[in-house]
Amino acid sequence: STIQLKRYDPIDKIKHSLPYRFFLTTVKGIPDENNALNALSLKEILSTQHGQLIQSAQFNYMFHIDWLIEQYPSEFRQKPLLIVHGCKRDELASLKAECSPYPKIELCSADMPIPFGTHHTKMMFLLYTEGIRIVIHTSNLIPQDWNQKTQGIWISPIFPKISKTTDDYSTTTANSDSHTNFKRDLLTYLDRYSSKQLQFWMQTILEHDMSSANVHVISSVPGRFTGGDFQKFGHLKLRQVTIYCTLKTYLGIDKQEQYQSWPIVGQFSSIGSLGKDADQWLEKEFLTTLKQLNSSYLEKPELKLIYPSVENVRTSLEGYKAGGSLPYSMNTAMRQPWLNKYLYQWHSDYRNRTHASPHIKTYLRTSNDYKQLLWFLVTSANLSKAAWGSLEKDNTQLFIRSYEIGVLFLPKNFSCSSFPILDDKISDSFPIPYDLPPTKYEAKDKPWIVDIPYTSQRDSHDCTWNPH
Ligand SMILES: O=C(O)c1cnc2c(S(=O)(=O)O)cccc2c1O
Repeated sequence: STIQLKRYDPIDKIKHSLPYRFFLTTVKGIPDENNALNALSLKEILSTQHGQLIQSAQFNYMFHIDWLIEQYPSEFRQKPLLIVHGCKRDELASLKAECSPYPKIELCSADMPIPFGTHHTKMMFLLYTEGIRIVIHTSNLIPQDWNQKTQGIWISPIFPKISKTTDDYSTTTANSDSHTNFKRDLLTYLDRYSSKQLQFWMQTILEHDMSSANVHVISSVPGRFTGGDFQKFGHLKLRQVTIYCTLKTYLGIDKQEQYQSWPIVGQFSSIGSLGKDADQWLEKEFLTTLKQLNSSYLEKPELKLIYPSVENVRTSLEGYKAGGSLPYSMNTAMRQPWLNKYLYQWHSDYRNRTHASPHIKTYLRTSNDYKQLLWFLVTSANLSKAAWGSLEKDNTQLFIRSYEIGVLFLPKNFSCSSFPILDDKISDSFPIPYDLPPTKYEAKDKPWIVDIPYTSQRDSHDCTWNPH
């Protein structure tokens, strides 16, 4: 095929954006230098300097349509826009009302067959004259999600159109996908919507060369998965893709001892009902997933869970209001006090985002000294069975309720055996969004719970929190 000239992509101009292309959102109220490196606003992502837009698709959970349209450059506001959502009943009615002034907006409602499932996926397809760019992130399409929070963004290169040298794309698909099977897995995910409007985008993705993608897709879709589909989604997919880290690279005897306890860190903005103790799901299933498949040697990684304490929320830039996006309910929390011993505070001094309340979700594994990163996942998935799936039928079936998507960074796709985590922010270390090692809750700390009042101490805006 013709040699695709590497088009200059302004995203590359943002220092340190390569090779990971993993950004945080800009934060109002912190020094500019912390927004210059590795941070993007929605307006920047959609700007004309990143490509000449033909049409786009926005997958999300919450939408403020007028605000969203304003984030597009004025010359792109009339372009066709597909909104992929999970809204029903009155939320659907209000979404339709919000979209009615915009004739070029189409709505695609994700099939939500399972109760308590949600369409959490946050993703953009940006079709330019030059090719297609894919963005996978953690922010709702509402202003407060892009203002003073810590959110994650993976932004793809512009994938060029496959020059139509063959009469169909099937023959070129093989060599137009990446060794991380990015295109295959994205199409597998999209296929589960069985939506006519997404057919156009699936065909478009087929017609673009994604061989330069260096991340894996880790997604969830509602359903019960067995047989050939067993490891396609949720926590089993994560295990299947990260397993190499434990087999080839670190199984060497000298490393095995050291490796077995290498900690796994989960960081999220909500927590589901996980059962009456850790053995119900957290240790038995979720952690086991992230451990060795073959339990030939008993490996016991430490599990550290980062979720904001009440004090983290009270002292955040938004104050208690930040807690509106941390919907951990009393009803769930009161049934799992055992979880509190796993909890660590939200701390991000090195990115100056300790006070930018997290809505990002990330999972990673590091060495005991927190100097080497084994893998890193940024995703829409919180710590819940609905998002990650729970095993049924004697561990032969994985039951998932929600749509989720994230991207996984593996050292082997960046030709190294582990990513460096150095504490100075200007080095080529992996741009982790928070401080490592994580900071334990203090004795007086409690996890933020959204539906109880906090009146004894006022927040950074001198307010109290009284959920109605
Ligand atoms: O980003 C999301 O996908 C997401 C999902 N749900 C949320 C809820 S709630 O629907 O669970 O009550 C309440 C506040 C914020 C939320 C949120 O940011």
